[in-house]
Amino acid sequence: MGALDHSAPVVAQLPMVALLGNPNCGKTALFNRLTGARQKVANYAGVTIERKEGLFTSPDGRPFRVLDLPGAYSLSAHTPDEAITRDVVAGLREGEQSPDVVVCVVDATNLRLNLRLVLEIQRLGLPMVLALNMVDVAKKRGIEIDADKLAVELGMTVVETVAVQNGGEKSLLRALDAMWPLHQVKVQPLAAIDAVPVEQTQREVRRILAAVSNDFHDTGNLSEKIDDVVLHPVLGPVILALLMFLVFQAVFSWANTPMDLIKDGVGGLGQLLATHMQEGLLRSLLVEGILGGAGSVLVFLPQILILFFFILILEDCGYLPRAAFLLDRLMGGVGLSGRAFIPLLSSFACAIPGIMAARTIQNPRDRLVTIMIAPLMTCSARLPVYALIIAAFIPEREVAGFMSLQGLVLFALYFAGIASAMAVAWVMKRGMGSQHQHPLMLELPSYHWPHLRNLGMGLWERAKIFVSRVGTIILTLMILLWFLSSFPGAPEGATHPPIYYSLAGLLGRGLEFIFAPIGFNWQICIALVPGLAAREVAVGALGTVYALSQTGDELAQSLAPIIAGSWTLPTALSLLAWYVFAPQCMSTLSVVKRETSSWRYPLLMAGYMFALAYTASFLTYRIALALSGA
Ligand SMILES: Nc1nc2c(ncn2[C@@H]2O[C@H](COP(=O)(O)OP(=O)(O)OP(=O)(O)O)[C@@H](O)[C@H]2O)c(=O)[nH]1
Ligand SMILES: [Mg+2]
Repeated sequence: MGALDHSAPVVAQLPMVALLGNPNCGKTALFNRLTGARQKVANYAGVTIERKEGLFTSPDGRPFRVLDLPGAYSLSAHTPDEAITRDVVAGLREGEQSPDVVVCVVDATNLRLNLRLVLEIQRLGLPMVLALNMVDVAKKRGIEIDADKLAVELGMTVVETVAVQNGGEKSLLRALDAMWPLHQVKVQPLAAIDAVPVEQTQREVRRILAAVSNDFHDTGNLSEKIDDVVLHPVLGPVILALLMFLVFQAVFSWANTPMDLIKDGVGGLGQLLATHMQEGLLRSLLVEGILGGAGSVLVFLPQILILFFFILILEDCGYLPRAAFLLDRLMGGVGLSGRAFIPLLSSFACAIPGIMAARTIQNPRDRLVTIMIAPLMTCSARLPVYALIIAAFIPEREVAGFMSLQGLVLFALYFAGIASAMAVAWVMKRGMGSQHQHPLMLELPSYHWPHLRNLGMGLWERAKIFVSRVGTIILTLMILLWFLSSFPGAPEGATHPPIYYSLAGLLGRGLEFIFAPIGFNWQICIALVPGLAAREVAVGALGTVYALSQTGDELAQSLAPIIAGSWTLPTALSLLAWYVFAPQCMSTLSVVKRETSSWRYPLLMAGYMFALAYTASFLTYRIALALSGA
């Protein structure tokens, strides 16, 4: 699906189909199937948190607009993402009418839970189709639903769909065509729906269920058997810890070969340019600025993909909500709800989707605290910084015969982020005054094998995001930095490399006053500045700065050995500690501003994270210095 031009009058005229249903029933999978889009699909509730629009054409050649919406349990919204769904169907959004057709998607394995919303939506009076989704799973489990009877009971078309199978959407497309021409309808106000008592709806649900489905007993359910082990009070946390540990080990031990390949490629290209080009500014821009800068970030692609390989599998198979359950107690201890788990986990990719996912949290204070600590989770932009410093300073040694020391250090850094997030949450909750805890109400989806297509698509998306960041923002900053680092040139009789006298050098030396107490030299200070825009730029910036700092004719070699030769261990550790907190990320701060509609919280966030980063680096540096006897 290409980008939609919403202003195009032709598109705005098309009939609008809205996909509605409980969380995790397969709306987005169906949306992707209809439109060819690649919205995120995963096996837990609350994946979609925004309204997404696409286009498709029915078999009769009728073009439609289609909306994917956040899942909702009911139209009386409890969370900000449910409110989006309610407002869209009720036509309460500015400049938008109710959809022309509602496709109510239900999980056929969980009709009991899903029917309530169907009945609620039906009262709105909009033209409606019921998509009985996941019938493949239902059949396997011996659940029989009489679709024809259900259609009679509800008075609407009922079709069976399998959103994850090629062609699994055909029946729905035919049903949409059959609805044309649409009758004019009058949409009922939400108040009319809220007026119906819940008990009445529940009675209705029970009656319909009894009429249309077999009274199946789902004994020996495999998911439950797995949960006996995975949610076991002792085994559960052990399995979770082992899983996390395995991930970080793999990030280092699997990545070597592909990283070397990229490194060799970039290095070879630099060599080629260096031998075939005249010495001069252009060569310096290409070799030191672009290859030394952007190239040194690109090298981390394999590690990022390995990390996401695991995250995507865990997301798709249904393990994540279990982890939320296991950690609920722990998170409750610091005043967070288990609901915060998934937003926080998303923050390991990037704090921005994490902060947006906090919309699924009902309690405003819980939501705020979750937003405030999300950037303490180690986002993937920090991975290159960590990996670079670890590769340079931590020896490639085995611990206890099977663990790599480098992986262990990486694990410790991630852990430090989590631990400090918990500490900050505790302090913030204290500051807001104590309040009672809400029990965690999370649906545990059935386990299923990860779909290879989802996995491939997810990795592809990740690779695209990373490479396009390298090609756009990182490259631009690198070129800018190269200019600032190359002009003005060195004066007569200079004793330092030219960069020392450049604008960037001046800036770095100015900042050194602030950062010298925590062990940062002027080169690191320069790198911190473009790191404000994107954290991984710090790595590229170090690449450029050190390439330009090389005296003589040495070509930009691998960054790790250069920094290993020019920093002390306390400096390296201090920089690692800095990046556990790394207050600088403009895009995160602007999303916090948007999600909280106030400047107060982004400012507070920047302030507290800077203070933490400085303190942590100071302590790390001083202690490391004392221990190394300097
Ligand atoms: N076997 C099977 N799996 C399905 C089907 N439809 C969806 N899934 C899986 O069910 C899970 C949830 O799918 P999503 O499309 O993310 O569900 P959603 O309704 O958009 O969920 P939210 O955005 O959280 O409201 C994913 O793991 C899908 O791969 C289906 O028809 N059959
Ligand atoms: Mg979705």
